[in-house]
Amino acid sequence: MIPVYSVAQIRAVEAQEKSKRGETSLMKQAAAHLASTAVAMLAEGHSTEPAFVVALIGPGNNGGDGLYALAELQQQKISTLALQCHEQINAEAAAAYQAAGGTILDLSDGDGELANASLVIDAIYGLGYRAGSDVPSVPAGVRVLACDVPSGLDPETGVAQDSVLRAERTVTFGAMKAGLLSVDGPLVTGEITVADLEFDFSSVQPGTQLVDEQAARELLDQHRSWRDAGRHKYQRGVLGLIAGSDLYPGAAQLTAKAAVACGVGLLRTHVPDSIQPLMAVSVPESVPLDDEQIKEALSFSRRQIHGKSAKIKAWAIGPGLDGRTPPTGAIADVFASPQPAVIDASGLDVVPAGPSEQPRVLTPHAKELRMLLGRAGVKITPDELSQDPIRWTRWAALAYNAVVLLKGPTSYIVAPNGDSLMVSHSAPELATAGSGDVLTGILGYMLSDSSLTGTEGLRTVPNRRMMELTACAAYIHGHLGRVTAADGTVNASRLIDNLPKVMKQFGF
Ligand SMILES: NC(=O)C1=CN([C@@H]2O[C@H](COP(=O)(O)OP(=O)(O)OC[C@H]3O[C@@H](n4cnc5c(N)ncnc54)[C@H](O)[C@@H]3O)[C@@H](O)[C@H]2O)[C@@H](O)CC1
Repeated sequence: MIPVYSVAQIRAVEAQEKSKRGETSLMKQAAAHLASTAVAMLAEGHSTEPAFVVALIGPGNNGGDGLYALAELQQQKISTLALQCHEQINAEAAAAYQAAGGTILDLSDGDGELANASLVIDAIYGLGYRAGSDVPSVPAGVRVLACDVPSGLDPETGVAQDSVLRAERTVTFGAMKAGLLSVDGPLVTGEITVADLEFDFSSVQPGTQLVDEQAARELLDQHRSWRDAGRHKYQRGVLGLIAGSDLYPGAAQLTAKAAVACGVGLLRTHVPDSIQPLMAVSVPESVPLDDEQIKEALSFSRRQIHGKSAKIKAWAIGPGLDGRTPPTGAIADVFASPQPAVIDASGLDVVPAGPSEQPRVLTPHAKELRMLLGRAGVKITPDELSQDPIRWTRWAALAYNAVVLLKGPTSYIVAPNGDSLMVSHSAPELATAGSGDVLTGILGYMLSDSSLTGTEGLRTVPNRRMMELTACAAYIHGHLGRVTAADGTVNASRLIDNLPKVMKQFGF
C-alpha cells in the first residue's frame, strides 16, 4: 500500500531532510528521477524526429527541479529549452543548466517552441502552488510530464483551477500527496510515479493509504485460505441477492451475472415475480429465493453458529430495488442478520442508520452519500462533499456503523473507526450505467467466500477485513474498466464478459 500524506506532513519531513542533506542535493536527486522519466517517455514515443524537450520553469524549487532535469538531458545529448514563466527563477539551477549548454528564454519570447516539443516538462508550481496562479497553456496533442504536481492543481485538496496543465505522467517526490488522488487530481495527473528520495516518514502517520495493484494482490493473498482448494459449492460461497423491480429489471440481472462470472458457489436471487422468468433465462445459474426460504436460511444460519457452513454466507442488497418503502418481513430480517452484506443503489434508501450487528459495506456515489448523510441528520452541499470527500465518508461510516465505499474517479473506503483506504482509477471508463451493479456482484461474491472473509459458521467479519476486501473489489473493478476499454467502448455487459479473465489474474 502507498501511504498518502498531507502537504504539511511532507513539508515537515522535507525540512528535516533539507537540513541533513542540503536543498540542492535533494533537488538534483528529484531532477534525476524527472529526467529518467522524460527519457522513458521519449523512447515510448517512437518518433523518428530528434527529441526536443521544453520545460516551463516557475519561481520556486519546482522550477529548480525542472532546470536540473534539463541539464541532465543536455548531458545525454537531448536538445532542450527552458521557458521562464516568472521574473525570478532558482539562480543556482539556472547556472547549472546554462553550464550544461542549455538556453533560457522568457515564456513570451519562446512560447512558439511549445508546439515543436516532443515533450513538455511542467515545472511551474509544485507544493508551493496557490490558487489563481498564471498557468500557460500547451498546444493540444503535446505530451506533458508534470514535476511533482501538475501546475494549477492544489496538492492538498485536489481542486484544480480551469487552466490546470493536464499531464500524461506525474513524477512526485518523496511521498504521495493527498491532492494528487482527490477531487480533480485523478483527472489531471495521468500516471503517477512516486520517486523515492529516501525520506524518513517513520514518525508520521499517513492520513490514508492507496491500494495499487500490488497491494490488492497482497491483501487477497494474505486473506486467502489454503483451505480454498477442493471445496464444494456451499463452502465456496452462497450469495443471496435481493434486487430488482419493475422499474429497473436490468440491474438485478447485471449484479447476478457479475457474481456468477466471478465464480460464486451458488447464487440465490430474491427478485419480484415479474422479473423471475427473465432471470431464469439470462442467469440460468441462479436459484430463486422467496420470503419463506429467506427466513429458513436465516434460521438455519443461526442454528449453525458452531457448524461449518451457514447456508447463505453473504447478501447483496439493492440493485434496481424499489427503495420507496422501508423493508419489512424477511428483508428486514436480512438487515438484522449477522452475515456480511453489500448494500448499494436503492438499498441505501432503506438501510437503517445506527448500530448494527451486520458487517456491512455501503457503496454510494456522491449523491447517494449526501442522501445517506441527510437521513442521519447531516445536511451537506455537493461543494462541501467535493472539497473534503474523505471527511464526509467518515461521517457516514460512523453514522451507519458500516464500511462506506464512496465511488468516483478516486474511491474512498472508510471503516467506522475512521481508518481509510483509497483506490484511484484515473480513467472515466466506469462512468457507465450498470457499472455499479457489476461492482456489487464482485464484492457480494467476495463477501460470500469464507476463505476470504475468514468466517466459519457465524464468526463475524472484522471491519478491517471488510474494508480491505472492499478496496480489493474496487481495485479489480477499476482494472476491469481499463482492460475492457483497451479494445472498445465500455458497457456493463462487456465488463461482465471480461470478468472471468480478470478475476483469474487476481488469483480466483
Ligand atoms: N517536497 C520535497 O521533499 C522536495 C521538493 N522539491 C521541489 O520543491 C517544490 C516546492 O518548492 P517551493 O516551496 O519553492 O514551491 P514551488 O516550486 O511550488 O514554488 C511556488 C512558488 O511560486 C509562488 N507562487 C505560488 N502561487 C503563486 C501565485 N498565485 N502567484 C504568484 N506566485 C505564486 C510561491 O510563493 C512559491 O515561491 C516541490 O513541489 C518539488 O518540486 C524537490 O526539489 C526536492 C524534494
